[in-house]
Amino acid sequence: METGTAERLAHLPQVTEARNPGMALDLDWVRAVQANTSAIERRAATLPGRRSVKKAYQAAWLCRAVSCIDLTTLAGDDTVARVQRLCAKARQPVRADLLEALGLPGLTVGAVCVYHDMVAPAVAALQGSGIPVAAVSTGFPAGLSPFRLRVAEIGESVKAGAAEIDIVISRRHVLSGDWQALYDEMRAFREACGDAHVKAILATGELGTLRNVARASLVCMMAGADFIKTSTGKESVNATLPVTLVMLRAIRAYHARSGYRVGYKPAGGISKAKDALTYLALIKDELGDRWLRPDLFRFGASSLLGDIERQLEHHVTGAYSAGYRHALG
Ligand SMILES: O=C[C@H](O)COP(=O)(O)O
Repeated sequence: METGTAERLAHLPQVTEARNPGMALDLDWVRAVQANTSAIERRAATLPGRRSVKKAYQAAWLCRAVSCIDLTTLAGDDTVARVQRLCAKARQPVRADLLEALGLPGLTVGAVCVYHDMVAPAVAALQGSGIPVAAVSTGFPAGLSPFRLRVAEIGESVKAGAAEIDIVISRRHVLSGDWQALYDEMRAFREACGDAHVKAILATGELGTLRNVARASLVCMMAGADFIKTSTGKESVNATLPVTLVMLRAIRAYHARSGYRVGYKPAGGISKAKDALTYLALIKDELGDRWLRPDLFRFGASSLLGDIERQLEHHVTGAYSAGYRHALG
């Protein structure tokens, strides 16, 4: 991976990508899409070992990962107090002394991601921080409530202050190859979002094939998705490297055709700092540096930050390993 320092990270230009306006549904393009599953799986299997981040730069890359986290709580027992604690963590994701040592006192996560009822408390708790609130919507996670209610839910969350809306698509449209229905649904969700950014959750673990993942990715981008996201975190299979390869290549193809950069959000089951670095290396390989910023890349994760913080402590102070040795006597 290219060299990077905490200082360079601190001075990244604030670039905001133009919203994706979408395009007419191009059915010929969708039908022509292929995915060579065994080649993709072979390539994905080599990724964790193939690319490594030099030790000297790991802290900087871990900080970059922090800046791209959608810090998430999506539990039935979420409370205002829990969301307030999460927002405090979003404002200061890593211990102050570590951030000082890293030269990144202002580092925050990319966004906080919650259910609709927790949008208003999250917006209040993040006031003045510049951290957006993302709401999962449209009958998350299954997306099987009446269509008009799914559209209305988006409007409610935008009204409550959500700047980003994570919608779930109807998996049945993909499984039955009804690309027009998927396109129309995504268009309606996009409209309902108004100025809010829209992330399309494909629930890739329920789409059957990598070819379906590629085709659903394209259709959602044609219908105006600003981000495509792998999973709700509630499917039995969530973000994986093969699915990531397929979605990144769809993003690249869409950019080549339309000139618009669509963001990528792997979500569900990403909890290790090492895995976060593998994802960043893959994004860099497939899409380039421009996609390694929070306006085009997010991790949807509830527990990744804890592991990154532990690794940063280890990198910066060595206290983690010293403490570990002490504990062993
Ligand atoms: O969108 C985010 C996911 O629901 C988070 O999944 P996780 O709890 O496995 O990190």
